[in-house]
Order: sequence, then C-alpha cells, then structure tokens
Amino acid sequence: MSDTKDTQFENAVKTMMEHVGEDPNREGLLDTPSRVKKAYEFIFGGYKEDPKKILESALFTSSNDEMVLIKDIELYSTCEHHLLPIIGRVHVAYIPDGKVVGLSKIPRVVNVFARRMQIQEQLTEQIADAIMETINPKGVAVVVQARHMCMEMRGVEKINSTTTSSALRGLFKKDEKTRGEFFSLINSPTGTRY
Ligand SMILES: Nc1nc2c(ncn2[C@@H]2O[C@H](COP(=O)(O)OP(=O)(O)OP(=O)(O)O)[C@@H](O)[C@H]2O)c(=O)[nH]1
Ligand SMILES: [Zn+2]
Repeated sequence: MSDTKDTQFENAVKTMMEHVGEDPNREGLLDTPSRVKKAYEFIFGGYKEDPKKILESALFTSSNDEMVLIKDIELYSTCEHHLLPIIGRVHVAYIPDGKVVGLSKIPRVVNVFARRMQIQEQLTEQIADAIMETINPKGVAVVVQARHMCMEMRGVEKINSTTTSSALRGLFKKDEKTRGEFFSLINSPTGTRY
C-alpha cells in the first residue's frame, strides 16, 4: 500500500473513532489506526491468494477412492454486512478420483476464503467449488457451523444460535448413502485424538 493509501486508511479509522465519541488523539489510541491497518491486512489477506494454486501445489496420484474427511477446521471469518467476526468450524470431505491433495492444503484453502468479506453460504460454496474444480474428485462435501457476532454482540442478540450451511457436489449430492456416511461421521464424536 502506498503512503497516501496508508494515511487514508488510518484517517478512516480516526473518523470511525470520532464518530463513536472517542478522541483519536488520546495516548492509548495514537497507534491504533496503524494497528487496525495491519490487522485488516491479515484478516483480509485472502484476496491476495489463489486457492487453486494452493491445491495444485500438492496433488498426488493415488488409487484411493474412499472418502477423506478433515473435520473441525477452525474458522475465523468476517461478515460482509457488518464487518464483525464469524467464528466456527468447517468439515471438508472428498472422494478422490485418481488424485489426492496434500492434507494441509484443505485448511489453507479454508483460510483463504475465510480471510475475505463473507457470507457463510458463499464461503461454504467457494471451498467446495475450488476443490471440485482443481482436484476433480468424485464428490466434495463442505459443512460450516458458525456463530455470527453480528447476531450476538448487536442486532438480534441471540448468543446461543449456530448457523449450519452445506455445499454438496458430485457423489455427495447424488448418492444418499455417501451423504449419510458423511453426516454421520461429522456428527459422531471424534473420540481420542492420537
Ligand atoms: N444469509 C446470511 N446472512 C447474514 C450473514 N451474516 C450476516 N447476515 C445477515 O445479513 C442481514 C443484513 O440485514 P439488514 O437488515 O440489511 O441489516 P441490519 O439492519 O443490520 O439487520 P439486523 O442484523 O437484523 O439488525 C442480517 O439479517 C444478518 O443477520 C451470512 O453469513 N449469511
Ligand atoms: Zn453481519
């Protein structure tokens, strides 16, 4: 970001502080605009990354064609309506068709889409479609379970509700048994972690 853009960003933060009745010149707040800028660059760092490149960087030939499930991937995202946190977990499964992907690349792709301004349904679909289009598996299933701070800290103020969204592609959509296996796996307790 150029100096002018940095200054513009920091001035915008000062304007927000003034708007809510703060004094941006008080000692404790002097460095806040530049901290907010750095924090924003991190939590919205997903615009600079290409999820397909991440997946393509670790594709391995494999004859395995059974479901691979990565459960309970922590999610920190930001709602595009209020710029407040979405906090939750993501479960991703796919059925390989000649290729498997490096396991870590799935949570990396979750991070890329999470680090953008989001709505939960779109985030869920983007993860599924990136995997589908890159790995070409027999199917992909993504479930996101999340809390929306815009529904807890403000607005309707419901602190106990969780929103669940899913995106099912290929066999997970077509085959009831595959879908049933996936949902029973994500709903069963993980048990001992080794
Ligand atoms: N579908 C969907 N809606 C979301 C998500 N995150 C926030 N919202 C909703 O976006 C809507 C925006 O509605 P508006 O009426 O324009 O905004 P608002 O006046 O702040 O609404 P309230 O939150 O009801 O006070 C709200 O109903 C939010 O709950 C999301 O991930 N998916
Ligand atoms: Zn919101």
